[in-house]
Amino acid sequence: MSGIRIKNLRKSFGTYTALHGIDLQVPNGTLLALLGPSGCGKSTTLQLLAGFEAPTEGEIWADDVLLSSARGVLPPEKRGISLVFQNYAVWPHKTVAENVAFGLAIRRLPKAEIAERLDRTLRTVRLEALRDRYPSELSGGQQQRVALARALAVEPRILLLDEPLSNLDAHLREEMRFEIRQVHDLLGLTTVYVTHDQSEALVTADRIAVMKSGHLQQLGSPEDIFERPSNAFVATFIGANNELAGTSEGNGAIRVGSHVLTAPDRSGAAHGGTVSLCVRPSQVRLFGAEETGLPAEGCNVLSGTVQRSAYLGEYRDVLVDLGGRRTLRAFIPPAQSFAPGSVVTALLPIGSCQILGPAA
Ligand SMILES: Nc1ncnc2c1ncn2[C@@H]1O[C@H](COP(=O)(O)OP(=O)(O)OP(=O)(O)O)[C@@H](O)[C@H]1O
Repeated sequence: MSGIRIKNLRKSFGTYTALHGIDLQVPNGTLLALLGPSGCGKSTTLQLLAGFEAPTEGEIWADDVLLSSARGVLPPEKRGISLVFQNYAVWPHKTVAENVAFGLAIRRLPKAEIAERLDRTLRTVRLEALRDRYPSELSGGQQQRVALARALAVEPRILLLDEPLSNLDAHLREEMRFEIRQVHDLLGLTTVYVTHDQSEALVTADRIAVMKSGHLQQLGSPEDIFERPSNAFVATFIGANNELAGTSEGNGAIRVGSHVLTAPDRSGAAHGGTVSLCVRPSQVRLFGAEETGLPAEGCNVLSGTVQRSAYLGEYRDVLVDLGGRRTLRAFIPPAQSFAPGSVVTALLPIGSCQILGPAA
């Protein structure tokens, strides 16, 4: 079980604090995605894990080995860690096989073992057929597979991936997410994967740590993070979300402008506290204002004017102006259509709504 344990990790650069005391655990064999917007401290956390930076406070453990603390840092080469960057960093003058075998050769492993590990690793990332090519003869995705193979060949205890797919085009990125997950399923390496792309985190990770401004917001499975976000920031960062800001009325009620809406309250806020009602656009249903007999039971009911509507094939993305500078997004069936300016009634099923507090 053990794996990586990060305890109260703080990192300051001069007067600026990039990490404010992070506590995290990555059990052996799991893939943790560190997810958050630019500047939230993902790369800093990875640099500390790799041993390129020393923490200002706190500790990093791998099983029972103390890797980093403010008192000292185990050098990167002694950590059993491999790192893959977004810019591949493969050697252009070496073939695929030479790139992958390089780390094994400098460890002075016997020739037969190098050959065996090389074959096995190239098979894992499906590069056997390209072993004699040079990087300039490979696509971006293939080059990134070389970088991954090079990291895997040395059989690290921990694999760190820093935005490994950012340089690839959207289609390839989507494909590579599944490949990374497959390689992880095959090898079961303890992995930390830094990304700002929520879909990448959802597809690849066993656990996701969502960060903002150097604070950990939530640690959980992809389902936990999506379905039970700990606050409105997490809800809005993962997947499309409506966030209607208001104040708590207590007992599962929130005042949003002149409306009092109800929803399961997960904010922990006191009466009068700042909270938001969050609901996914896919859960919102829209009806023409003239329609009667609406299935409104168990729903919050709001009305507004359609501001814009976009046809996206599988659904329509409709933005409704609720007045008071509030808007509501609804993903509705493509057969349903409202022209801009139409007055509509929106039904928000109470069970799909959540009252959440602000970011930590
Ligand atoms: N060496 C440094 N000196 C000063 N400030 C730094 C240093 N490294 C990082 N920072 C600051 O710490 C904060 C966190 O940076 P970090 O690179 O960890 O963010 P990130 O979440 O990885 O962002 P991105 O996705 O843009 O790479 C940023 O505000 C950054 O400017």
